[in-house]
Amino acid sequence: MSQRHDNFAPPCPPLPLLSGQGECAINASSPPAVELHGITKRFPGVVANKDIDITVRKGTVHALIGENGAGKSTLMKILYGMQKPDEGTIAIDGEQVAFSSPADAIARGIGMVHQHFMLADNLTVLENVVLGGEKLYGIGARARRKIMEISDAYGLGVRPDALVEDLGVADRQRVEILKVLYRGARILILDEPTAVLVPQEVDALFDNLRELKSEGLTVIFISHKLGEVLKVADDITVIRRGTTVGTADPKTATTKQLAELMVGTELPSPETRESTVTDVPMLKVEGLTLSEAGAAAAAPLTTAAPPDPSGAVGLLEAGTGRKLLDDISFTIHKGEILGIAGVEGNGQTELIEALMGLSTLDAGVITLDGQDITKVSVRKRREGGVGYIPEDRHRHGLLLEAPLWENRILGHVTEEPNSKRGILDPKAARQDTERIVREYDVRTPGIDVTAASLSGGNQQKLIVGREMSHAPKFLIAAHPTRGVDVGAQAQIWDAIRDARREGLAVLLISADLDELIGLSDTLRVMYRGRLVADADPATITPEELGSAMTGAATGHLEGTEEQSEDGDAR
Ligand SMILES: Nc1ncnc2c1ncn2[C@@H]1O[C@H](COP(=O)(O)OP(=O)(O)OP(=O)(O)O)[C@@H](O)[C@H]1O
Repeated sequence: MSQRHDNFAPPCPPLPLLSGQGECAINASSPPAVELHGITKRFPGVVANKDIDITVRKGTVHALIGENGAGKSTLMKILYGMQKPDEGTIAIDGEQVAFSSPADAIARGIGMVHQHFMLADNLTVLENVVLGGEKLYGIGARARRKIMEISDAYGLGVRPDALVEDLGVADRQRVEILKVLYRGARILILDEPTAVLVPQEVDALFDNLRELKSEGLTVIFISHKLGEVLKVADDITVIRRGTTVGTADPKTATTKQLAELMVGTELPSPETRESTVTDVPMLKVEGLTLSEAGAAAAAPLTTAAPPDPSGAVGLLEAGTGRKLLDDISFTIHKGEILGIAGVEGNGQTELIEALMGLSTLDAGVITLDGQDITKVSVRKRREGGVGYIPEDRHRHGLLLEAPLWENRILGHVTEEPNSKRGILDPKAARQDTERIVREYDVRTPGIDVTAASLSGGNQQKLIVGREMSHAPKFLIAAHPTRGVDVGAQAQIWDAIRDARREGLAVLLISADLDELIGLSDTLRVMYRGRLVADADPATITPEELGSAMTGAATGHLEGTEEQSEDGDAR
């Protein structure tokens, strides 16, 4: 610990602080909440952060943007004590600090909400919030009171006795925020907080963030969604190739300018102006029905394990549980993208697992290119032309501790170029991994590093490259551009559109409604395991689709988006 600034104002006390007044009120002479100076962090073969300087004003929302692999997460991990910088200093409220662990950072009022929520499903909100924070006995009334105080102060609307498994994504996120506030955080780091939210939920989150800053708290958030950044941020820092390239004023900047600053390219659009839909069915799904018991048979996709061929589990217990998929039917033709809109947790995961052959259906038939594949194993489905970009890349898309070239063959071991006449050909697989790295601009020092050492967006690019390399007939694309920067987004959209032109049929699931509306030829809304509504992507707006996703509308949705004279939606 070293010197304080002369004009140092004491940091705000830990919660409860309900008034927002008194000694912690913000004034112009307050030292910055965070000052990062000359931060450098090296990994083998990579300089993740290079002499980074950032000043975060107290009581503001500060956005951190930059291309995939630019160094944003590394920098935040350093601020949160998860990683040590090789060089540079950190000052919190004007006081220099050195963190050896997140516990040190938490003690200094820093909290982090990770992209993957870390809540225990089978516990209540109260239990989750205090878990790890204090001993579990004798805390009931006091903890409940404190949770309510925090929830009310920031408009979080959290109920302490709710079971986490009953909560939707947006509520879980609010619990995560409350959890860090409960531990006394005055500086919150949010890693891509809007990636999983629908537009209405994003607006509610932004209201929460405004509430936090009006109470003098500081928020730093990482995002790839430039429109949202402009909406909520007071300051924007752009990082490129490990170093700060500038700051932008959200009052005057445009998304186009931000994109150019970040990756040096224009903002891409998911919209397609041409239709390639044919009348040849590629995937036909009729009456898919799945109870909880059948879903329990699901195994991780990376193991490529087939479900119990007897189907005994599903048959014996069919009908005893809640229906996770309820009479789902649709057809996707060659050259068509069918988009499924839905708040996470409404059956999308189960639908994907059913299509991949991981669950034991109660009823239903799946036909791929004229062949009944309902009882066919995962491996045979993959060999038969099913490509898969999973929703959770860590659980289903990658072996994190394995090198990139081994991840390239994952799920495609028996296919060319990975194998020749049934025998693995590591040389060819390695060469092809090099090609994917080049073509999809996967930023890595080589193909022998582990998948875990890639940044999130670069992991995604590797998966997309792998799946597209096998020229699938039918592609399940779950959040294909989640966590990737605007440059990579354009590349992934192009790859999908090009393949569609060649006849690829795609099932697209995405929380990014612009992507969903822009790419899809046909749109359906999934709610509580059923397909409840359909919409025309040419006329529906993200807001209309978002409200249909909450169960507010069924049947055919009449969109209000105006059509231009040539028939394109504006
Ligand atoms: N533990 C690690 N070991 C080796 N290299 C790493 C490690 N963590 C990060 N890197 C490398 O450091 C660089 C910066 O990664 P970082 O995750 O900070 O990027 P990012 O800006 O958060 O990217 P994204 O938007 O894709 O999440 C990347 O080249 C990444 O491969």
